Amino acid sequence: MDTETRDLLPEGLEDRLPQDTAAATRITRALMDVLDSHGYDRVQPPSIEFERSLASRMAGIQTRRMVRFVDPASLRMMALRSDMTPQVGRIAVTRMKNAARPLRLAYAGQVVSLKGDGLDPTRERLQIGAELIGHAGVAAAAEVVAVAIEALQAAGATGISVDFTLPDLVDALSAGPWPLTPAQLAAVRRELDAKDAGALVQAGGAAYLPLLHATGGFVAAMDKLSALAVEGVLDGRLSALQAIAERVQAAGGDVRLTLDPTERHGFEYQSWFGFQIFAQGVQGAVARGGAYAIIGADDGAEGEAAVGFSLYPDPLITALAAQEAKRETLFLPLGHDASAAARLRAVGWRTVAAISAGDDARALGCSHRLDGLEPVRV
Ligand SMILES: N[C@@H](Cc1c[nH]c[nH+]1)C(=O)O
Repeated sequence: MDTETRDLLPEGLEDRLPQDTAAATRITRALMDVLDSHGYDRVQPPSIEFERSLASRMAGIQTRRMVRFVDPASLRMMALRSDMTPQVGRIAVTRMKNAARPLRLAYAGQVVSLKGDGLDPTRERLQIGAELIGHAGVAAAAEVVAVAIEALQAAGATGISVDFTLPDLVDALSAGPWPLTPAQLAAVRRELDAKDAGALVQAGGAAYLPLLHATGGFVAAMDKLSALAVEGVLDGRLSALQAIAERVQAAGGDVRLTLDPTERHGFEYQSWFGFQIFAQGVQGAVARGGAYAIIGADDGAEGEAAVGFSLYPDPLITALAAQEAKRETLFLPLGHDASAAARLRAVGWRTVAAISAGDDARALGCSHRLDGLEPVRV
């Protein structure tokens, strides 16, 4: 192997060096502490599973972007997890199927995909999330949005905005009040994604045009959608959304709310309700979540209702790493008093012990040196 490939990481994969790792550790802890404080119990599924169990837990999951390979032991197809929500869903409806509902579970781990997303080449990301299983109504949805915001704020995110969406709205409208043929439905979805009004009308989706214009600030977008007065499918979703927004705002925190009713990118399995969270100075969404159903053992069943969110803190970590406070570290010269050092560690000092006479406290990043029994600044 030549050195060039030996020292190279594949595209979209990165090492985290000490400064960023310190920020990642602090942010992970801050996020997990908030989830724990709201009663979400952490679980740790494995990073690899049978492809089938990752792909068939919720309707709409695509395996295209998963890293897959044949398991030499079972000769079955395995995949690296690209999302932990289906794993938590599996735990909820199998080993924890008799646990009381609502069941609140949290998780943190790396997720991997074969390809980056659009222009973003990243193939491995930290995912931290919470799932509330057994309910997917207004109260449950409002809780998860509020917990996600609180967690991000505790980790140091500012200027938070929440963008609501209705992932299955177009499907529901086309199956009811605004009928479309299957071919038209595909075209209408595509043009709504592209936000192309002309092509939308040409595709037979003129009725859907107002949805394109009802995006932006929450209040104004809601007014435009309410004016369409589509009983049932739309009005039901709008009143639920209104109630969620009120509860999220009552939960406090200075957040901006927006609405993009047809946004579907990244929402593979979410149903009537979805949201993304953005933070100031951080590119792309830092969180995504929504309502979904977990397909259990009894085939043909509706599935168990759930709602949750996943945070993708990597860009937040990068943004905050630069401000990570430098830690005080105590240099222990050769021949230092080991019990004095142990006592200082016990009261919170971090120490770096000299290995040879040439070790330089300052070059090794130490703020203090042990002088006799006392730390002194270097
Ligand atoms: N796991 C989903 C978000 C989600 C969690 N729960 C429900 N939705 C994602 O990463 O896109």
